[in-house]
Amino acid sequence: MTEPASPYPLLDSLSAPQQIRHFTPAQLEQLAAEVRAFLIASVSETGGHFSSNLGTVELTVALFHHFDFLQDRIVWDVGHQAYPHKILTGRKGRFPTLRMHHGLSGFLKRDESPYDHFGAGHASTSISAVLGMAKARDLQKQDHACIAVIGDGSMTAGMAFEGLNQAGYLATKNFLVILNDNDMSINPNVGSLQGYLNQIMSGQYYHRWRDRIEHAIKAIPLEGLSKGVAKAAKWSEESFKRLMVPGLLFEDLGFRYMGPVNGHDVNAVSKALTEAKEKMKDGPVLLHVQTKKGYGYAPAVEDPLKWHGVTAFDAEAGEIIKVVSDPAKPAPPSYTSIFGKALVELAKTDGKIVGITAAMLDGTGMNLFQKAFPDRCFDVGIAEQHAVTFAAGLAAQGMRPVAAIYSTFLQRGFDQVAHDVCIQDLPVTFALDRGGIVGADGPTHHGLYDMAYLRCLPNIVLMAPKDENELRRMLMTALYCGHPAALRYPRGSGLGVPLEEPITALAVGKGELLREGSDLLLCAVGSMVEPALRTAEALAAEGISCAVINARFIKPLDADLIHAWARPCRAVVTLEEGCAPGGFGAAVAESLADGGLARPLLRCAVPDHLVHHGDPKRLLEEEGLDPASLLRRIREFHGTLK
Ligand SMILES: Cc1ncc(C[n+]2csc(CCOP(=O)(O)OP(=O)(O)O)c2C)c(N)n1
Ligand SMILES: CC(=O)[C@@H](O)[C@H](O)COP(=O)(O)O
Ligand SMILES: [Mg+2]
Repeated sequence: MTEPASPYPLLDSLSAPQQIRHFTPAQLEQLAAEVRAFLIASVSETGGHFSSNLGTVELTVALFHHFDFLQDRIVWDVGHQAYPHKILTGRKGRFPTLRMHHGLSGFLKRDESPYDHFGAGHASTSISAVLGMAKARDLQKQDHACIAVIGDGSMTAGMAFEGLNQAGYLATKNFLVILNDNDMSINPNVGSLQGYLNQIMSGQYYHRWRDRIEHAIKAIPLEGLSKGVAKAAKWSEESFKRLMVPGLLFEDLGFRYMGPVNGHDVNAVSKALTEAKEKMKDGPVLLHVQTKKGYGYAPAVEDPLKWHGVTAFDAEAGEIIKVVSDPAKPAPPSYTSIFGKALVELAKTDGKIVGITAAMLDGTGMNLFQKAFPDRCFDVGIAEQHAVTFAAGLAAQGMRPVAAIYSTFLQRGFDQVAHDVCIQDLPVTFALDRGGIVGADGPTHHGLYDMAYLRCLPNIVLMAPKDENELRRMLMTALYCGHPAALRYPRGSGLGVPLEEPITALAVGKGELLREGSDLLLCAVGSMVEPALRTAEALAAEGISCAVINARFIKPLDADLIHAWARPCRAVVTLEEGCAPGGFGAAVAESLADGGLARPLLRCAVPDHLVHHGDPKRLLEEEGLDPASLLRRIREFHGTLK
């Protein structure tokens, strides 16, 4: 029997991306078509980031036609649009393992390929990183190209402008920033920069004339003219630029602006890159490429938000496959939606509540608040630092701001939380979604550090709910405690507990005793409370008596309750889905030590190492935090007690 012909003959024939450098225009088009077809087929099996990758196919092929990325350097911002880069750099065969345990990462990683020059996952770092590489190159007397590819959403962050600011000032040569403008972030992109970029797009008529007219003005001989006339000629050149030249913002920052170019015409992009390579000899260039999120797959073009990140889907029907573990038992609602609905409920009777998101409207559930209270909801773009200080300003004037930010992304706003919110004791509520292990996105996205990096700050009230009801109560507690407050909760479904009405606040700093016991004190927080209870039940059957405390507050810690139950017990076990260094267990250890209560202590937490990507259940097992491992570890710990 003969093998069926591969749908990707040209792609399959590539043994090294350097071959693309010799491709004809027709071959570049064919390669792009094959990469796109492979992407659709492959991601439909595994899930992953999708619509952004469909948008970068032609750009990637054109880049590999012009550059050798074993020499030249490229940094893809975030990395969620770099699947074509991975496909062309020898990793096509590993795509069936995309984002799976021990499989291919969904982002770029320095240890995954020599073509991945810089890892990411968080947005807006590419320009700074590649500028660092360019300066290292210059100092080492090398001459390769350094390129950042950054989306319009990621370009809204302060950090991107910090990079542009320095690159332009240094007049860095052989340095290219490609602005991949698809008029979308995950949700529609927001802000006046987007308006500016759209204006450039709509002014394309002038671009064709730009070079010709500019040359004509420059050709006016200034020598021999009187000072006044020379000044007027120079002024007319500047005025012309202001009137006619697109991208002046970037030109004023010291870049040569080029574009916009149709990012789905591979040969148009290739032509633009040929020109850019010339211009880069004189200084930094910004190439504005216009793309469409989801290009080449109609359902994704129609709804790029839905198709930004997907689970497996039926490629022909254009339908995302719903994973139902037990059809008789629908999954409980997500913590995200519980948060979004509770916020709407509370805001109905309190006009001071305002919502803030940093480009994660749907991801944080803030879309529900936006729908209910459009005037009181602010999407600030990918600008976590600004989001925090903006919230501080609102709080300083008597509003009750709720900044809903993924735990991992608040890392970027740490100084703002400390300097603007906590030191001034301003009542800002931080709703930290994705606290704990998130799964497929991996180390850049796990929300493991929040308890450690927040509990050291003055004035903050820091909480983690054991279930949906507690999340609602903690939100109310945060809103009315009069201090900075944060609640962190996990990605995915809650436990399915019935919701109590009305929502009531908790007593600040008071934990909850869930079970009495005399051998071990299990002191748990957040998602680990339920497994702690289950473990205690299992150990009781083995004759080991465990008290169980739901700490509720990481800060202020309920030292009275913890000490009261640690005293009669022989040892203490802490349980948290967060990093061990500086985390909840560390807080309990400090408190016991400060209270002169020396007890053997087992901290069940994520040790001081990276947690990779994959199925969250498997990752929890690897960290010894799944119910079976907890039972084994705590039983063994008990066995070591004299
Ligand atoms: C600091 C940070 N905040 C938020 C995110 C979540 N996020 C990932 S991709 C993305 C949208 C980026 O938009 P853009 O750069 O235009 O790329 P596109 O998705 O349009 O391809 C966002 C908000 C992130 N990765 N990092
Ligand atoms: C690349 C990025 O940062 C986001 O797209 C992220 O992957 C979304 O994560 P959730 O799926 O948890 O919303
Ligand atoms: Mg975009």
